[in-house]
Amino acid sequence: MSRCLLIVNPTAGRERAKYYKQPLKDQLDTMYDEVEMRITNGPGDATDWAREASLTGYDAVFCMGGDGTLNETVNGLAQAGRTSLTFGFVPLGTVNDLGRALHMPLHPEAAIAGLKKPHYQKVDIGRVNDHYFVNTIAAGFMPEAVGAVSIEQKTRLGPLAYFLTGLKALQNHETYLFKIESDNGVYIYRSPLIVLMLTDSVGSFRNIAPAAQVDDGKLWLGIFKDFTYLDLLRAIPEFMAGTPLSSEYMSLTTATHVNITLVEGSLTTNMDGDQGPDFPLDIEVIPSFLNVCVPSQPHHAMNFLPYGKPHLPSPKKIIKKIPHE
Ligand SMILES: Nc1ncnc2c1ncn2[C@@H]1O[C@H](COP(=O)(O)OP(=O)(O)OP(=O)(O)O)[C@@H](O)[C@H]1O
Repeated sequence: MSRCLLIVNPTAGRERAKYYKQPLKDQLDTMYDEVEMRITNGPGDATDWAREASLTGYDAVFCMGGDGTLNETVNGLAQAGRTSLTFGFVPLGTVNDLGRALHMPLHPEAAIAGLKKPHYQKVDIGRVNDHYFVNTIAAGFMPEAVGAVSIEQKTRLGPLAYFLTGLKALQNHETYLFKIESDNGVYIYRSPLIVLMLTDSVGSFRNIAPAAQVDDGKLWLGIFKDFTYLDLLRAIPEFMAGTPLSSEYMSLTTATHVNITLVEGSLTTNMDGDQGPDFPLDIEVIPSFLNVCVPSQPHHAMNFLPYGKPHLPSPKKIIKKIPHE
């Protein structure tokens, strides 16, 4: 008998789970013999429940929520350490980087419909100190600034809220001294921003590590060079057009294990969109840890739009009536 746990964050993505949780449960009921749906009460539930499900032999764990819920669920699975189960998610949040990297339909209705014909994709995760991440670890002026983006700004502007806040922060950005030890050697860098990536979508942008693959077994390390505000204004039109970020602005290398120390000052980190662990950071890739159930209908989301281009299946099949959002 196959068993699936569905974890739902009722607060994620402007509390939209109430419209989509039952349609997702109905779809999962067609795929597994027994589906248990649990609604989180606060931080930590998704991690505890995912770990418990993995340790007690569930065949699949799905979650519905934003990048925070996804990160918490994957942390539970990684703590359990079992790779022989299926993981799936329906994105509800603002950015949804893993969904973008997997070319999933980002509208929840389309993502649920796509589960009728899923395929299965191995996906690397990363470990940073005693946490796990699925997409990014970043440190520098930008994570500090985006940490201050309010829920109201996210609701109104979607990923654009992060972009505009980051742009504003660029005006008076600082640089930081990092010691980076990796498979490539030991180096000291002065940089305003370092980003470690597992996928080709970072804050919804696809041009920072465009060659990154979800299952390439690599950490992509981007070290931004110091730049003037004018340099940046010159680069923005090309960047917005999707041109890969030039080496004039950032050096990009790959590694499997990286150790980063902040040589002076203090700085917080950002992990998958939320506050991450403190320095020093010991980071390694865990290749192909997740076996992700990916909905059909490959979809190429556009930056800034919460769901990318509308891409809806025939709605009457799955959800009869959804209140106007
Ligand atoms: N019942 C709950 N009440 C309040 N917070 C909750 C509840 N359940 C889970 N959480 C917390 O909500 C936080 C935010 O969730 P998540 O990131 O998934 O949504 P989001 O902020 O809308 O998405 P995004 O950050 O992508 O915009 C998570 O850190 C999670 O721990």
